[in-house]
Amino acid sequence: MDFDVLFIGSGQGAYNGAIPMSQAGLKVAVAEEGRFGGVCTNRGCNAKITLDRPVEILRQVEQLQEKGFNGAPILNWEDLMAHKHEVIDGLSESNRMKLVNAGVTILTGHAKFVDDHTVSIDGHHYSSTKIVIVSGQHPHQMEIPGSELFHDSTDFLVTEHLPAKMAIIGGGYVAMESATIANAFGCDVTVILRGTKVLRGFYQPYVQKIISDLQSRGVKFNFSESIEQARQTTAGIQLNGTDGYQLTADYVLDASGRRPNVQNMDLDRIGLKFDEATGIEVDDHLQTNVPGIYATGDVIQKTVPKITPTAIFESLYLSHLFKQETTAAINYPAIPHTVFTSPRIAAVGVEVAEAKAHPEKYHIVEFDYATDWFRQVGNETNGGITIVYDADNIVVGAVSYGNDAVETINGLTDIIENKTSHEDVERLLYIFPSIAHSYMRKV
Ligand SMILES: Cc1cc2nc3c(=O)[nH]c(=O)nc-3n(C[C@H](O)[C@H](O)[C@H](O)COP(=O)(O)OP(=O)(O)OC[C@H]3O[C@@H](n4cnc5c(N)ncnc54)[C@H](O)[C@@H]3O)c2cc1C
Ligand SMILES: NC(=O)c1ccc[n+]([C@@H]2O[C@H](COP(=O)([O-])OP(=O)(O)OC[C@H]3O[C@@H](n4cnc5c(N)ncnc54)[C@H](O)[C@@H]3O)[C@@H](O)[C@H]2O)c1
Repeated sequence: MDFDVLFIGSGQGAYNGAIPMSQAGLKVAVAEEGRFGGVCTNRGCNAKITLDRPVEILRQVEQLQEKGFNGAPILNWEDLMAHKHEVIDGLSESNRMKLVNAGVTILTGHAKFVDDHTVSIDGHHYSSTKIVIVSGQHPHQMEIPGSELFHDSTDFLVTEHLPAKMAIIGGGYVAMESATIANAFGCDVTVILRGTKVLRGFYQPYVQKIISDLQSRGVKFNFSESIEQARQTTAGIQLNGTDGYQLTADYVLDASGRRPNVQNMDLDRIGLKFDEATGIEVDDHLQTNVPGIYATGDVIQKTVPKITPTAIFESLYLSHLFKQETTAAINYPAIPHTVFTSPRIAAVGVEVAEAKAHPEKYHIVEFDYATDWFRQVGNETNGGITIVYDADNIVVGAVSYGNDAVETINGLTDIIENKTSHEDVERLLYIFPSIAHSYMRKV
């Protein structure tokens, strides 16, 4: 065999496990057909958060108008895009070099299966005892006439000049984060949803606060509208929907979800079980139905959030498994997840809806930041936190929206994961005043 472990894909689901495997003496290869580092590094989390940073700061300055600030800073998209290139463009090569320095072999090109232990890349065959599929996902493209006129999240994150009028189709993570950023930079944004629910899976009363905030800033939400076709007109891209719905925009962002990269890899040739919409089936050791072939990251079927920390955890799990440090099944910790709107929304552990459905098992406590003196230092009136406790009064879940929701939920993730009792929480002291002190005294 050429290698002990060969990864197909170089994203977070590969990179984090490949380095310790190689350092432990395994012969490791990583195959990549695109930019090294995958979605998060090049066209996902990192690029998005760079474009969001001025928005986050602007919102906090706005909250203190006439309370210390007179006037808000002026945003400049073109300058920010140049800054984003400075921050992001070198990360791909730096990731690649970290793998090279750890002794990992880099294979460049599109990998396909030849048999259970062999892949072909640009006509060359490479054999490996174990193969890990970490091929990620790509943006879903709506199957309607004219959808070739639409853009996806990758395009949006490299838009050199922001359009004047944007239509966003979908109500998920990408839709809400893009609407937040584009609106702050002066773009006229309309979000079009075929249903009525935005950010399904998040606590809806808090989602409603975020929608109301965006609406107050001029973002329009067109609910229960299904787009059936699009065409280019002199005025822009015209969208036509059911019941005569029509909207014309300069730019249409198709934010209708993501699909697993399972095409054109000859997975059928080796009898590997997968689904075009949901991804690759794996067992509780992340092994597919074909012995020796594993999968991690966004490409696998799972109920836990498809986000970077999950991909990192799975990659590190395989590193422990392959180094024979464990034989146990993967045991996911509490996974915090967030949408980078302004205000943010973030959650971890047992959901409030689940707690409300089972009052015999859980109880909840809700805090409104309008009554929290520390939040009023920044005049933050639109924010809150809801904490879920089990029958033993242990914190098992939390959801927050507000400026500091991300750090608040990060901190509570420790408490939940470590099943910290109320008595133990009393021993945890934090700098006063601070975000951590503020949420910890609520637990
Ligand atoms: C716009 C956007 C914003 C996001 N923001 C966040 C965020 O803020 N926080 C967060 O936690 N998550 C975020 N995510 C999700 C996060 O990016 C993914 O969960 C993460 O990148 C998954 O990593 P992965 O290794 O599974 O796959 P990927 O990063 O998708 O990597 C897969 C790699 O495999 C390569 N590949 C595919 N097929 C082949 C083949 N046959 N041969 C060779 N190479 C192949 C691809 O080119 C790609 O580089 C965001 C996603 C998007 C789209
Ligand atoms: N902050 C983060 O961590 C972050 C940010 C961006 C993306 N992500 C990851 O990427 C994944 C994908 O995000 P996303 O926003 O692309 O997908 P999503 O699944 O979150 O949202 C897709 C939206 O499109 C709608 N939709 C689907 N098909 C449609 C159709 N034919 N017509 C109209 N609307 C349609 C859905 O109802 C939903 O509102 C997320 O689930 C998450 O795992 C994470």
